[in-house]
This record gives sequence, structure tokens and C-alpha cells, in this order.
Amino acid sequence: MSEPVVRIENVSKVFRQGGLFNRAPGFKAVSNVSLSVAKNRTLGIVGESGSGKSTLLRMVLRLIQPSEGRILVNGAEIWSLRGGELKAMRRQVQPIFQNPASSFNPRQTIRAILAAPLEVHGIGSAAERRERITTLLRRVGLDPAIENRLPHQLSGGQKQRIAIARAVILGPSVVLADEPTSALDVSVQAQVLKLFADIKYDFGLTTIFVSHNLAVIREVSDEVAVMRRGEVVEQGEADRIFEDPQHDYTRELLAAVPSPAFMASA
Ligand SMILES: Nc1ncnc2c1ncn2[C@@H]1O[C@H](COP(=O)(O)OP(=O)(O)OP(=O)(O)O)[C@@H](O)[C@H]1O
Repeated sequence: MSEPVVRIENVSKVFRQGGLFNRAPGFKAVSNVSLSVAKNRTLGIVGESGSGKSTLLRMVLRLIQPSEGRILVNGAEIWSLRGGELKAMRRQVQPIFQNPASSFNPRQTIRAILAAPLEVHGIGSAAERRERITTLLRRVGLDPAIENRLPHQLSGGQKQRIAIARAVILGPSVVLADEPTSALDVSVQAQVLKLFADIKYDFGLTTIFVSHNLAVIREVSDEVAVMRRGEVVEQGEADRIFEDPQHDYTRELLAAVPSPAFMASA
């Protein structure tokens, strides 16, 4: 079998409390997690609030350093990368967060927000960048005229479409999404999930998708990892997890889902 695109090996994260010289044991937000994601697959990570999902994703994004363990992307351990290799990895691995507004500069137009990654990586002439932005805005279902607006002039769904466009504008191989639809109305959520699936297919992406929402995880995932209190309690093919959950906690999560549509298909 080929090397997974993302490999998480025995990763833990302990948050120290009370400063550098405090010898208290700290809080273990992620505990000895091992997961891998093969090319073009989506790993869904599900679990209740505080189970460590975001901390794990932020470690793969290289925003938080693991206390123990290794994270490899395309075979390279991400904390050992420097200089050009690190920049190349950053280009390959892109995030989508729950609240896109918080990662957009409120004073920048949509065009400036989308042009920034191209400028940082020195891609294309001004005219080529403009062309790429126009094409991508259409691809994410927006009128290119929207490029002159500011983030606050967009709806939640439009902002999340921009976040998806920004995530793929550099042609990454990996997209890491943290509750990207949780702040949206249910109908808008469905449209954005559909867009996410289409874009994933078009761009050949490998993705990790974090959500507390089982129905969303079922919709997007090929494989699922269930987290509780920092540990992965169950992982496997999505269909197997939903049809034949082995762990009591997974059964509890499934039983707690109120949606009749979901229950009918479960
Ligand atoms: N920087 C930090 N310092 C100390 N504790 C933290 C820090 N970041 C997260 N935690 C704690 O780690 C635990 C896991 O948090 P995390 O955000 O990863 O969970 P989650 O499953 O993503 O939950 P949610 O869906 O609510 O974000 C929580 O108890 C949280 O309070």
C-alpha cells in the first residue's frame, strides 16, 4: 500500500498550566493518537466538545507542537521541516475553519484576501492572479463581482465559499477542515457540504474533517475516528462505524442524534 498522505503517530498534547515553572502535571488534551489518511480520502473526526479534535487538527496544521509523537505529511515529519521545505508544506496543507470571518482581514476586499496566498508564494502575474480568482469564484458558486466586497458584506454561506476558494487557490494536496459548516443554517450547510465534496473531487484533495455533528461526518467521510477525552476510542470505514459501532461511546453518540433522516439511514 502506498504511503499515507497524512500520518499521525502516537501523538499526545499536554497543555501546561500556570506558566513555565509550574510543575503540575498539565492537562492531556490529546492522548496517544495514531491515524492515517490515504490519498484522496476523507477522515472524519467526531466527538463531543472538548474531546481534543481541534487540538489534533491544529497539530497537523503545525499550529500547535505535539508533546509526543510524530506527524508526517507526504512522508516528511512536519516539525523537522525548515526554510523552503516548510514553505512548500504550508502550501500543500490548507485549513478551513468554522468562522471564516475571524481569519479574514475585515478591511480587505475579497479579491485581496484571495490574492494574498498567490502573492506570498509569488505565483503568476497580476493579470494571471486576477484570472485565477475570477475562475475560482465561479467554481465556488459566486458571482465574480463579489471580489470588490468586504467580508462583512457577505452572508455566512458566501464567506465559507470564499474560505473554500482560499484553501484551494494554491493547489494544495491536503485540506483540514474544523467544523466548517457548524455556524451555518441547515439548508446553507447542505449546499456548502456539497461544494466541499465537489471541490475535493475536482482538486484531488486528501482531507481531514472535524465535527461534533455525526450527520455531517457521515456525509463527508470515507473513514471515521471517534474521539473521547483526548483518545480515539474507535476508528474504521465510515459505513462500518455507522452501521456496526463497536464502542459504547460511539453507540451513545449515534443514539443521541435527533435527526429522523439520519436515524432512518442508520
Ligand atoms: N491552549 C490551550 N491551553 C489549555 N487547554 C487547552 C488549550 N486548547 C485546548 N485546551 C483544552 O483541551 C481540550 C480539548 O480541546 P479541543 O478544542 O481540542 O476539543 P474539541 O473536541 O475540538 O472541542 P470543541 O468542539 O469544543 O472545540 C479542552 O478541554 C480544552 O479546554
